[in-house]
Amino acid sequence: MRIYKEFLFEAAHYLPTAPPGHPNSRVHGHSFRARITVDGAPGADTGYVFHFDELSQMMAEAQDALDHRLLNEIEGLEAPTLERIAIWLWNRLQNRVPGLSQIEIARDSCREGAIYCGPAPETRIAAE
Ligand SMILES: Nc1nc2c(c(=O)[nH]1)N=C([C@H](O)[C@H](O)COP(=O)(O)OP(=O)(O)OP(=O)(O)O)CN2
Ligand SMILES: [Zn+2]
Repeated sequence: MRIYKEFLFEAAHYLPTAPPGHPNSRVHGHSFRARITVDGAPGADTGYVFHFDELSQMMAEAQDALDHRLLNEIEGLEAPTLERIAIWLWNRLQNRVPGLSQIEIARDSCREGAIYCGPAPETRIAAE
């Protein structure tokens, strides 16, 4: 079973690797949507995978850290692409949300987003 919950945030950013003079190198803002997905089996008694109230509390903290901020000023978001925001949120939630399976950060106005499912398993080095 897979459950999810979303929150929205508005934030400013610039992309420090954009060429000088490019619009992305200047501070500008976006509306973002974050979706947190959790995998698990519904509890035999409770009937839920992970209580949405608990998820809401953690999401509210993350939302507060992101909403109406200049993302570049947040530790770990010095280059605040959708991809980096997804990883940042994963790192913030991974030890607090059992069964965390996916973080999606979307910019719906542009119909684009990034999905992170955690670090890739270590590449196996073939012995043979
Ligand atoms: N792979 C990625 N590519 C780009 C990212 C990203 O996060 N990951 N981000 C950007 C910039 O944020 C850029 O501002 C996006 O610009 P654009 O798609 O042109 O959208 P708007 O600025 O028009 O967005 P609105 O929110 O609709 O104003 C570039 N590439
Ligand atoms: Zn942007």
